[in-house]
Amino acid sequence: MSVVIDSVSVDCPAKTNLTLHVGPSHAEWGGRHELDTIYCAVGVYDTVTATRKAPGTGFSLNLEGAYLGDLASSVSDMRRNHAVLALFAMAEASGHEPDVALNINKRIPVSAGMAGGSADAAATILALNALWNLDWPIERLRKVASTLGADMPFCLTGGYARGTGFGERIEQLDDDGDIVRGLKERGFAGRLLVGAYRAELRTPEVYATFDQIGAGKADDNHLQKAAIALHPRSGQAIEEALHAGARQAFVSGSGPSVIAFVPTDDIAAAVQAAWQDSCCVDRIIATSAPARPIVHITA
Ligand SMILES: C[C@](O)(CO)[C@H](O)COP(=O)(O)OP(=O)(O)OC[C@H]1O[C@@H](n2ccc(N)nc2=O)[C@H](O)[C@@H]1O
Ligand SMILES: Nc1ncnc2c1ncn2[C@@H]1O[C@H](COP(=O)(O)OP(=O)(O)OP(=O)(O)O)[C@@H](O)[C@H]1O
Repeated sequence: MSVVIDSVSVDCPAKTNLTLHVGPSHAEWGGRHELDTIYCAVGVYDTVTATRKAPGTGFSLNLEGAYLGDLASSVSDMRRNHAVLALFAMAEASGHEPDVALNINKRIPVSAGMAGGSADAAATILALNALWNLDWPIERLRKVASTLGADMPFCLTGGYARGTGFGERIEQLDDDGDIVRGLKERGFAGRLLVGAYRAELRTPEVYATFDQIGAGKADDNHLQKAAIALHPRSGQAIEEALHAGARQAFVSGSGPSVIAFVPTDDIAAAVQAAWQDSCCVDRIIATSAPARPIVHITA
């Protein structure tokens, strides 16, 4: 006899791409491009709480957080929120009614290249897997997630992973395996600063610009040149960070956010000062990588 759970909270981390190699787009993938990417979850978390509601009362959605971007005015199209899309997809897949109250406490910058929407969808999937006592394995949850968006399957597990296909085929990477060890030796681990912006970039527009201008010669992120063309301040933030001693500095996914890995207190302080003095970012978030989702059974 399973215990009746009334409420589950999930802290789900944002994602960045340590490498993002972009190939041709495929009509059968809805125009999405072939990718070969190393995903890495970073310690900026959204918290989604799913609470059981009376049968037949339908879903509800509440958003909180100081930086909701275009989401703040999205009350009208709540049904398009990625967390709500995930609720309906899980209800369909499991035969449950979507009588659930969703509360999202947003800390991940919106439309920032950090998969904030995908993180909220993944958090909802993980929360419902517990709330409805489904106890499905990750592969089954990934199948549901991949119908909703390219980044969502990765967001279910976090850590480091290689993504192929349009990003939905995930090969989880061992933290002490050869690939991750190599990444750590190149400085892609530990303490980092996120340079965040009020401005938002639409992912389809960044890919379309990539189709026109291609990738920068030495860029590990093939979307970086396009993101900087659309949002030049991101390029300035990368230059300032590298000049101030950052081990790595790059546009996160489709941008505009910039990630700078800063291994020591001195380097972190120097990058923070350089970004503040040059006003090339609007907000700085200090955190670390890798990170993983945390599920809390709250009632
Ligand atoms: C830029 C990345 O964040 C890197 O991880 C992802 O590729 C984007 O993932 P996402 O935001 O979940 O993207 P989706 O919601 O699946 O698709 C949004 C739009 O981004 C473009 N898109 C996305 C993924 C992909 N492999 N190729 C694309 O061209 C397409 O125009 C697509 O219609
Ligand atoms: N829960 C949500 N959180 C953030 N954005 C959402 C959410 N639901 C729907 N959206 C919509 O999705 C769009 C993309 O949001 P998101 O924050 O995932 O962008 P992103 O971080 O740039 O994505 P990616 O890194 O995958 O390119 C936003 O413009 C927003 O309107």
